[in-house]
Amino acid sequence: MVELKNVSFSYDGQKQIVHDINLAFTAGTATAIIGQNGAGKTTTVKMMNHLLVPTQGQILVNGEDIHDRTTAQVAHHVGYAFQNPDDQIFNNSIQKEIEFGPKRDNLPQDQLQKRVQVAAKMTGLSEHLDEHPYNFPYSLRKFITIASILAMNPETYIFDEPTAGQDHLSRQRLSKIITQLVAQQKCVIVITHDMNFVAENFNRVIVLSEHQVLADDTPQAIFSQPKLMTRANIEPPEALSIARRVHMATRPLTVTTLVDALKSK
Ligand SMILES: Nc1ncnc2c1ncn2[C@@H]1O[C@H](COP(=O)(O)OP(=O)(O)OP(=O)(O)O)[C@@H](O)[C@H]1O
Repeated sequence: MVELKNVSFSYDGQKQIVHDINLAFTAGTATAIIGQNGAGKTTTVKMMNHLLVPTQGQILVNGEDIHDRTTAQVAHHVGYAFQNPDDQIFNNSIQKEIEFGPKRDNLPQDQLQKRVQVAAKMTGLSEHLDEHPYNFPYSLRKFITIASILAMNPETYIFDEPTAGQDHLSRQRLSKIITQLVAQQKCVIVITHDMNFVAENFNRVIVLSEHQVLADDTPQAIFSQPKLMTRANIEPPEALSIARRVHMATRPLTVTTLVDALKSK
């Protein structure tokens, strides 16, 4: 659905922030992109919906090069929820914010309202549609930006650090959104620093380090490589740290698999 071919990017024309990246993302998958601050994660995903244009290489969306498309055109296919929700939100009600994208496409009123209702329900905002986005704390404003993307109904969804500052319920809500989208054969890409969330929700993990792809594999494969983790400055999921500390033979990544392993001892 989205493919990056030999993609490089520089903000100032000198320092390469992303260097020669090759990646492909397909329908019905959820991928986590991880890596230390400044590794180039946000820069990479912003190129996928044309917020940034590669200095070298090609981005293909549904097989077509997007270099001469507008961001609005690409947003029909690749939705990006910003790292900072305040860079995205500009309407004075949640309803207006969510309906902005599909309304611009002149969607018939009944379909428009259906889109808003579905997106609001998935993000827990149904009871708050008339409220001002800034009545909500930062962490919940992230759900407003996610709802705006859901209402556009693209094929690919990119969520940039949706887990930042989220409580347990909100993390569960995010997990459910990802599961639902994958079940609908959508392509989901999530940037996160929360390794417990990665272990619980993804079967593919891309590690960016020093502006390149350091690894692209399953969570089991990624988290079983201490040298890789150190190089990318990544802490393992807590379940794995505990298992290592008590010298377990197995390598559980989630609390559920850790408990199962302890019970079977
Ligand atoms: N608009 C910009 N102009 C110049 N440099 C930028 C700009 N945006 C980001 N950078 C630099 O590019 C590098 C990569 O930034 P990017 O936001 O892509 O990293 P990241 O992996 O998403 O980091 P984080 O986890 O902190 O969000 C950083 O050194 C950052 O300072």
